[in-house]
Amino acid sequence: MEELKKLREEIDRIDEEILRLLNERARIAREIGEIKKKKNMEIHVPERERAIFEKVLKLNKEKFGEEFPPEALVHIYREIISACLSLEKPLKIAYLGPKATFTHQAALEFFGFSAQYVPCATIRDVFVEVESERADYGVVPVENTIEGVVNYTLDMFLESDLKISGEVVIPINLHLLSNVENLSEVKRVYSHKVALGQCRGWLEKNMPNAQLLETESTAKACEIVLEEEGSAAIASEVASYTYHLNILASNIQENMDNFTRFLIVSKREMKPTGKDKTSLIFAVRDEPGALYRALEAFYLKGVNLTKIESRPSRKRAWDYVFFVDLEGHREDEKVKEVLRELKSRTQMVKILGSYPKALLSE
Ligand SMILES: C=C(O[C@@H]1C=C(C(=O)O)C=C[C@H]1O)C(=O)O
Repeated sequence: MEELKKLREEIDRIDEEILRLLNERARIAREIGEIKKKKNMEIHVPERERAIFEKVLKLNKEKFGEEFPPEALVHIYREIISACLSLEKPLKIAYLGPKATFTHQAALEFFGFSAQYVPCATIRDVFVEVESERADYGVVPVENTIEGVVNYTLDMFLESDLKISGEVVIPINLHLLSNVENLSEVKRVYSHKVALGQCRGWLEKNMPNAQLLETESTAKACEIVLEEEGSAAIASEVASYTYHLNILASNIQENMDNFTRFLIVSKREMKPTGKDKTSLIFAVRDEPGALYRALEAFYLKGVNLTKIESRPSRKRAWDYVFFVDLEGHREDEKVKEVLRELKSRTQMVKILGSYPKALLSE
């Protein structure tokens, strides 16, 4: 027992040192905040935050052998930085709500708990909150590994001038939540259409007679279920305790390897970090070879595409635009050359933004 006592005393000493350093860091962050305010500089410096994440992850691996898990280190530094930034000026973040949606979870992962969060009823409302400058950033879902892209989000980029400033990917585990105790009591199931789609197989097998109804978000489905007897929602575990609902069935999605990617939108252009992506939209003439010639521009310059989606242009019937994600920042020489070449081979090119790849995604 003496050995245990000595080791716990060592942990107590380390915890006190951590506390001393955290308070020292907070004091310095406030001081930096005052300098930035005097010089009328941006308080939030995403590229500096990203550099800190990369540095601590590198140090943790190369100097300390990842004795401390890197995923946990990201969460800890996210909260340290979120708290220090809030001492200078709290960020306002609009997200597809209500509270406890997967988008809310993604926003917390990206900005930490010390930011101020504004739940929005629709994806369009998120864009409006940021465009009106009532929020500094917005968080919206853009694609899921089972159901594919969220068309609403892609279409918003056709009309909005907001930039993509970041991305975050979170695992999606879907549960059947209700205020009833038994599956047999459930007559209606509510959820976002992407979530309903991801659970199609389980629903057909276990609840073939239930009525399926689409809602704006998984958490919105929980709000409805709270008021409606004999109904259930497909949502996250966080939603089950946020809305005090029973979990009637866990992990009902088709595939356990289920992730959703979320985009961070703002009015700000992100600076290069060396681990960036660029998203853009382009349109081609409706003629043979037009799409081939456009895509050839990427091939000729050796720039890798990580996604391509076609969407109606919403200008003319059967007229399509193409959403593309590529490796690199718009200020990289190779990407600059591709953009020049692409503009000479297309009718329109709209750059949606260059931004750091999701942390730990490589
Ligand atoms: C402390 C600063 O302000 C903010 C907080 C940071 C931090 O906690 O490390 C880093 C960048 C800024 O978003 C800074 O600009 O260096």
